Amino acid sequence: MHIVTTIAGSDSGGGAGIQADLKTFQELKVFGTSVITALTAQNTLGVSDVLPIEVSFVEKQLKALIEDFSISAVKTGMLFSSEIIQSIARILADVNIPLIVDPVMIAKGGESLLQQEAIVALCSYLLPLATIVTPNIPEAETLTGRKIKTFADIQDAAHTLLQMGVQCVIIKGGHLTDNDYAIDYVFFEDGQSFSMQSSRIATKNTHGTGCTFSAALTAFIGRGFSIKEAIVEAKKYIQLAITYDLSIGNGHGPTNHFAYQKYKESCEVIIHET
Ligand SMILES: Nc1ncnc2c1ncn2[C@@H]1O[C@H](COP(=O)(O)OP(=O)(O)OP(=O)(O)O)[C@@H](O)[C@H]1O
Ligand SMILES: Cc1ncc(COP(=O)(O)O)c(N)n1
Repeated sequence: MHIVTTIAGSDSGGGAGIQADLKTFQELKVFGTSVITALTAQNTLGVSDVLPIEVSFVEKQLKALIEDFSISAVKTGMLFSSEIIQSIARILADVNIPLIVDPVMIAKGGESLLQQEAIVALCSYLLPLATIVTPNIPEAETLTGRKIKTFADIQDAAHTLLQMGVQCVIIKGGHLTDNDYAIDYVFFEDGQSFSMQSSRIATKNTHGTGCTFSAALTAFIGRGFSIKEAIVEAKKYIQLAITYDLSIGNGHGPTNHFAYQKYKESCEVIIHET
């Protein structure tokens, strides 16, 4: 049994954060463990409050897992503060576990999930340890301090992130809504790159898409897939989760974490080597 860990915030609404991660882990047949960084009072209409967990207790959770389990991949989601980032980076620097960093900053409803001053800590302490980082376009803009409008901007941003020490950068195109496709761009430290294209689904039920994608990626890496295979299979997982949405709640509903097991043979993702 492969054991994986998510270090993230709790979403009481169950569509994003720790809850989305554990559901995805379960569906992808890995044993999920968790370190909770913050509680959010949240539903599909938005986040009404955030309660960060004390840094020392975040540390205790992570140390408890590392002491006892042989963890095959770790992901991070909502980390909230620079103090939490520094403390988990200190612990992760001493273990050799593939690390997937989803640089969660702002919820769909616009509420902040990462303090502004924590961005420097994310770039200085966590990204140098990351195997893969998965920013959406606004997150890539914030991490690199540059606007992204063209493919050349995407390439520049990816190279800046690779220079920070990340081994593989996935810039997700979910926010590029002027296109019939949802295209994600992948760049490796050795200069290789490719894009993944799937059809864009017209739905407002996209709460937790980023969390779910990075959790699927973590599960496949934890199971021993190569980085490229894990990325393509995670894209299929999120594509099906968005396609077969559940229409839960009155706002941006969650994705369907069950869909992949039922429909995985039917999902088409087009790869372009670049
Ligand atoms: N409408 C859509 N149809 C198909 N795929 C989509 C759609 N929206 C997002 N995706 C895909 O979902 C994955 C997550 O991308 P997205 O850009 O939504 O992440 P995110 O903004 O970090 O998510 P979150 O809102 O959870 O923070 C990517 O693979 C992206 O291409
Ligand atoms: C605890 C937590 N983590 C991550 C997200 C991002 O998801 P989204 O951008 O879809 O709101 C969230 N809303 N809550």
